Amino acid sequence: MTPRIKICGLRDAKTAAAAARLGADAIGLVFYPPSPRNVDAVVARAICGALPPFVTSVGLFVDADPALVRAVLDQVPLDLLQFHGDEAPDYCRAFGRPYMKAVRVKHDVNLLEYAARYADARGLLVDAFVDGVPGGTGAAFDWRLLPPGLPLPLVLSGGLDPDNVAAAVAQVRPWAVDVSSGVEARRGVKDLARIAAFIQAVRAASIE
Ligand SMILES: O=C(O)c1ccccc1N[C@@H]1O[C@H](COP(=O)(O)O)[C@@H](O)[C@H]1O
Repeated sequence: MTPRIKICGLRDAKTAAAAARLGADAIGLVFYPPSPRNVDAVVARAICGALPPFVTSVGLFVDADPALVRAVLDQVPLDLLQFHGDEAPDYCRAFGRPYMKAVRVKHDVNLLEYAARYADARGLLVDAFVDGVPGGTGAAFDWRLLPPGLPLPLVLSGGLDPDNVAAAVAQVRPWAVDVSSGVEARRGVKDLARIAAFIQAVRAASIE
């Protein structure tokens, strides 16, 4: 099985459409003002409008005021929400939309416990823990910390790039992979050649 591929942090419609043409299954839109990849609802709506059918639009939030999430949902046709902060299960459910919960992995994290707490999530996204920064850091973590038998689809992220993603897929066998920094020319600026190389590397990494 080839893992689904999410390219996160798109900031313009042309690049998002190109990423979809290259084979991205999902596009991530960051609604987190401190991020260099932050977009507003107007830009996000234009990006969603440029996507072909069967490409999923994912809205990323970090401990956002619920009013902000609702305002975005009123304006942008998001397919899936990604909660990348310390949001409680009730918060994640409150919007009545499919969501995935991000967990920042360090040695003492209990992912089975997380999967039980967020049992209605569509997936558990695992990212590297970096003190003081919620995500999008380009840092990887030790994939051996991931336990077998997680009951939710696993989305692997954190420091993935065209050079390491094949090894990650072979070792972890995730449902999907998610990348931001690793397909950028510089912070916040996507590089189509790196996106193409990343997608090719995922496809070449076979899973029986
Ligand atoms: O992309 C961001 O700027 C971002 C900001 C705040 C939280 C999460 C963010 N991105 C997500 O972080 C992971 C890992 O990204 P990277 O490939 O290591 O740069 C990924 O899930 C992004 O969706």
